[in-house]
Amino acid sequence: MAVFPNPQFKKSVKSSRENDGSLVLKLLPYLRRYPKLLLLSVSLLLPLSISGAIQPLIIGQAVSLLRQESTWPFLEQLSLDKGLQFLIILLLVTIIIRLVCTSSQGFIVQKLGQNITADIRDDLFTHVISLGTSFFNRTPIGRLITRLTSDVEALGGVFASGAIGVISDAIYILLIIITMFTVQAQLALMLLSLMLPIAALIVYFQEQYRKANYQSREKLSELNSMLQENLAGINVVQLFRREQFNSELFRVINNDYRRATDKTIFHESAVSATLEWVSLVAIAGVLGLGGIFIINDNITFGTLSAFILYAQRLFNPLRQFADKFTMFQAGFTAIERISELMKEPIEIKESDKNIQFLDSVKYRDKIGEICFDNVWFGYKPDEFVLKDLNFTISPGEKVALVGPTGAGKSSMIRLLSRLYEPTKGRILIDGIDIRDISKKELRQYIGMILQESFLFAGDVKRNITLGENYSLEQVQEAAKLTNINHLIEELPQGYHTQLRERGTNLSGGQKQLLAFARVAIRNPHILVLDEATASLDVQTEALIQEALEKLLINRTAVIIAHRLSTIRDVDRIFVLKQGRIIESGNHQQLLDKKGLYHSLYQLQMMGHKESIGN
Ligand SMILES: Nc1ncnc2c1ncn2[C@@H]1O[C@H](COP(=O)(O)OP(=O)(O)OP(=O)(O)O)[C@@H](O)[C@H]1O
Repeated sequence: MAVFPNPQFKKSVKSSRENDGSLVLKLLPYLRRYPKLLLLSVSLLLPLSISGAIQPLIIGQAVSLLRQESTWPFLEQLSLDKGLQFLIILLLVTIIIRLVCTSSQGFIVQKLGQNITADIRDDLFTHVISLGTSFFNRTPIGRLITRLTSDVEALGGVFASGAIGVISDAIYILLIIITMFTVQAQLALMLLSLMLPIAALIVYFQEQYRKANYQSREKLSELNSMLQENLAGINVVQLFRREQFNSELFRVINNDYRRATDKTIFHESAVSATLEWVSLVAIAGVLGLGGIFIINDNITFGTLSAFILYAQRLFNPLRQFADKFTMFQAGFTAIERISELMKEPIEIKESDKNIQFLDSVKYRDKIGEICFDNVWFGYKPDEFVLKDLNFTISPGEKVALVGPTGAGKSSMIRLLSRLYEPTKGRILIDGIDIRDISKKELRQYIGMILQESFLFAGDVKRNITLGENYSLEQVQEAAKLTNINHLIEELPQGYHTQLRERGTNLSGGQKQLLAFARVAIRNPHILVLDEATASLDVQTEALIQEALEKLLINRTAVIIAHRLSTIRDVDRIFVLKQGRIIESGNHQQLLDKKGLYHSLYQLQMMGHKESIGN
């Protein structure tokens, strides 16, 4: 996975040229996965370049033959007809070789590009979904989507536009230069001296383009983030009539994006324009200098014709490179941005102890014990939201967490399911540090029902199994246990009813019931319920309450509840305030204590009586 190891991306113009090389190196591990395609593609380079480089020579020889100038020795032994015939056939052979090689290479390179792009997309997706909750808290979703889609696509463009083609062009240029020098050194030197400053100019524009392109991609990410935020929160946008205000904000970001993109277009056009006039100047130069050589009888007409073609061909690969230039720079920017994401560390590391936690259940005497041992935790360093928590929940015990808003209840269960790690201290399950248990086994051992349940696009069955191998009977069993079988059977296609993304064709209560079945089928030893019954109506809550009672048998449970009436029967209640447990005991003991729990309970009872009175 760590194919993009800790890259140092310096954005200075000076160092970006070295970066290009190191960026390309990052793709090598992916290229190595397709040795056959790569070998085939590389093996076509030489015939392609050689046949291209000798074409002007053949044409030059034909001109010399017609003008009865000196030619290749073996041509002089043939008659004019035969000599011309031979040269025409040779030219045709080189044309066919180029035709076959170019088309085969185009196909191979595109295929290679698509394979690599898909691999990078896979790796990036796997990496991103393994990142910790804190990463998602600080990274806008739209930004991630840009990286996973258009950045990876831009990278694919590097291959599609012919990364191998550039190597081919480089070999082609080299062969032309060598051939030119063997035929006529002065004309070759003149063409070469024109090429060098042009290459430098291209590199300069390239660096400018790269900087502009990075800016433009950043702006695109911002644009996507805003789009995603507005679509996800469309109800709030419309209910609070933010349409015009948000459109105005969008317009500003959209304008920034347009301006950033304009800069990239400028640099792109500058390269094409420069190459256009330079290749014309080169032909004029060859005609001028070559003309003088002809007058002085230094070269033949054949050589001059060959050099006119060389002048054109020498700048052709450069011109092609300019065409690929946009794609290339966008590709480099994409590698840069993808690497940044790839080097994002996976904060919650997998244990290397390989404890078979689930398999060893039968050998443990305490199944479902939870122990918080001196646990401190803060989202930011030194700002603790949980302070020195020490308690043990016995197997099968039902514990409720209560306390004012922001007291730290949700944070506690996030630590328990290892969405975050304690800053200090440790959490043990059945006596084993949860950092030593694999995330997969831990999350199978602890069933979690959150305030808001997320449903995926797919049918009801799939939303319960979540891609794991459960039969329809097992799904029906879980649905029965959580009292939702009747609700599901009433849906148009029962268990095969398609649910839309985010489950908008189900009510809040129905969504929550599905989440219960999702947990029930996994048969966890510990259940965690975060305000799980908050969104249910009285009738559904009665159904679920009955299901819960069945579900809770022989299982340890940690329940967060704001409505204290729902947790009267639990074994123990922890009262949290500003990250500390300030009271604990059962309902009656806490009422007798006349502390915070008592006041919270009194307040809720008063509210309840008032609402009944009204
Ligand atoms: N992702 C986060 N990043 C930074 N701070 C956070 C984050 N989540 C919660 N907090 C802070 O941590 C503290 C505890 O929050 P937590 O959500 O655990 O409280 P809670 O008791 O569950 O509250 P509620 O009953 O309102 O859900 C709060 O001060 C909150 O502002």
